[in-house]
Amino acid sequence: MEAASTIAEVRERVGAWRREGKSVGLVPTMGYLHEGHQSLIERAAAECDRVVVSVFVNPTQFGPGEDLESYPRDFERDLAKCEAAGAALVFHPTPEEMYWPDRSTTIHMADISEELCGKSRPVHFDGVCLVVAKLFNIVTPDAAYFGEKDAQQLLVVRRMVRDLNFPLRIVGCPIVREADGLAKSSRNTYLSPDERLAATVLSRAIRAGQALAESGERDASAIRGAVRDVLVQEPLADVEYVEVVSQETVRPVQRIESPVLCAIAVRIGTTRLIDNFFYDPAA
Ligand SMILES: Nc1ncnc2c1ncn2[C@@H]1O[C@H](COP(=O)(O)OP(=O)(O)OP(=O)(O)O)[C@@H](O)[C@H]1O
Ligand SMILES: CC(C)(CO)[C@@H](O)C(=O)[O-]
Ligand code: BAL
Repeated sequence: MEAASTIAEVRERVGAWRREGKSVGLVPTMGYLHEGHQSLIERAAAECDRVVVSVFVNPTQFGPGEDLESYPRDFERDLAKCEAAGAALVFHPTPEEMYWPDRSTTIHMADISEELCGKSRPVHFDGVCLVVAKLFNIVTPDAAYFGEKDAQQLLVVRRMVRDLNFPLRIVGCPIVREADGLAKSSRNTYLSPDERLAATVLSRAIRAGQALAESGERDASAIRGAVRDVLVQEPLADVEYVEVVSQETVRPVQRIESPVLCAIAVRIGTTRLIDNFFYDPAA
């Protein structure tokens, strides 16, 4: 496995693979890797000849007052995890390598990036689109792998790829969880022992909603209610949203008649956590 910090090195390496006829998979990350990221890398390695993992804490997707500075970083550990999961190249640029100081181009995604997390993080998905579009242009992958844990991000990236005609496949990968159900996340490291225990309420709430949908309930407010009923039992949980939205429009639905996403965002202390399930009534 190799590491590169410049765009030129990545282009050279990928160009050589292309001349050998190899397919290329990309796994974009912000580092501090865990088994969730590793599952994406392993999936990419199973489906592509060469896998590039990007490790970049992207400043443009953080709003004022968010955790850009304190976001956990450990590049040496990340390298070992990438290698173990089957990556061929780790791209670890500086912000200066990724962004010209006088850059003038932005990507604004209307509508679907304004719901759910977009309400409390208004610049977030534009920043994600910008960096992901740049990574697609730098790496030119055949396929890119994203986790369903960041469900709205997955829908936003799919929409951008469709709207801007990026010639690649987007692969969504299932949520990897801790033994007690908590979705693995780099931000779990912010939790104190009490908060870590309290955080299990997210996956319990999601399981309650999912069980109700699977039992045939089609009233979205009943699903939201079942999820909230679990969340309110945890005194440390401060609920930001519980929503059932269309996978197509990301707008709230009243009845579940087409594929939906049930998504929650909850603060445990100062740490903002998310969880979700996808549900297709026809499946
Ligand atoms: N538990 C998980 N299961 C599956 N995929 C995951 C999981 N956690 C993160 N991913 C995916 O890994 C990719 C990189 O995510 P990122 O580096 O932001 O990690 P993270 O743990 O989600 O961090 P954060 O705490 O910022 O949410 C994204 O596509 C994300 O959806
Ligand atoms: C896709 C991504 C790597 C873009 O910075 C980030 O939003 C993440 O880690 O999910
Ligand atoms: N996993 C999404 C990156 C973020 O929350 O900024």
